[in-house]
Amino acid sequence: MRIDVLTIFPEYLAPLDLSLVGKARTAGLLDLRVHDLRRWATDRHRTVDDTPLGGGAGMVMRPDVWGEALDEVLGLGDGGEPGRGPDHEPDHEPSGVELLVPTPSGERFTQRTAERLAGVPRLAFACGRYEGIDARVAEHYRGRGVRVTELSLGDYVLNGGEVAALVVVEAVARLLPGVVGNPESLVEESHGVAGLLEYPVYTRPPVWRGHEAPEVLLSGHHARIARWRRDRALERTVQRRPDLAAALDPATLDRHDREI
Ligand SMILES: NC(=S)c1ccno1
Repeated sequence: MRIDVLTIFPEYLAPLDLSLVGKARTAGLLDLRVHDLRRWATDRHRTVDDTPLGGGAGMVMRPDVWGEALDEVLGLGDGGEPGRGPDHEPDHEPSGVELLVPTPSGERFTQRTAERLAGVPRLAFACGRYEGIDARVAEHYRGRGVRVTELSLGDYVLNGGEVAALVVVEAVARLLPGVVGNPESLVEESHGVAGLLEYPVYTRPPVWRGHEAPEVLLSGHHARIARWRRDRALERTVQRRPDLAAALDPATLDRHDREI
């Protein structure tokens, strides 16, 4: 998989050199490239923003700078000809890339989204700052046949898209074959197959500062342990995420029970 990240703060993405994602890059499982958007700015101050049309506070990121940057990074032809409005035919089939734009006004990013994105050959992140990116940028690339997904991590506002890009890259990269040492560990995670939150986990010592680990986990009885874990996961889901509990598919739950 190739991932490109366009940002005015490339150093924000430095954590992607570390840990699992860093190892995946070194192993050639992930080709991740970070680009400084100011490279495509045209004036000596390398300006990337301007005042909002219609007035209002803050600044908006300029479409011309984003257009030059995305044309180059996405490997698309010159999309700048006059009259190439949203109704023209895409100039060619983009190379299987999906453009992701982190924004509080985007669709909710979930584990299902991460699973879908892990199957996309190329991702590109447009990390906005200020009040956001001129809306015509997303419109323009949709018109050129690029899938553009505006994503939100949650109902809160960050200062820019970089932190969200870090989160999405990690959530997606860890699903790529070979990145996580034991693929089994991906199965019983929160928001996994049955849509349940993960059960509580324990390790040695069996008693720690007077707190005993659940006895069943020391029993060696795998069926009982599996049942205990499932029950705790269901309990947690109902207590902490009634929204997820309400959406649980009884058939999946039954199947899960039968497999225990
Ligand atoms: N909630 C998200 S993803 C966001 C991006 C920028 N600000 O908030």
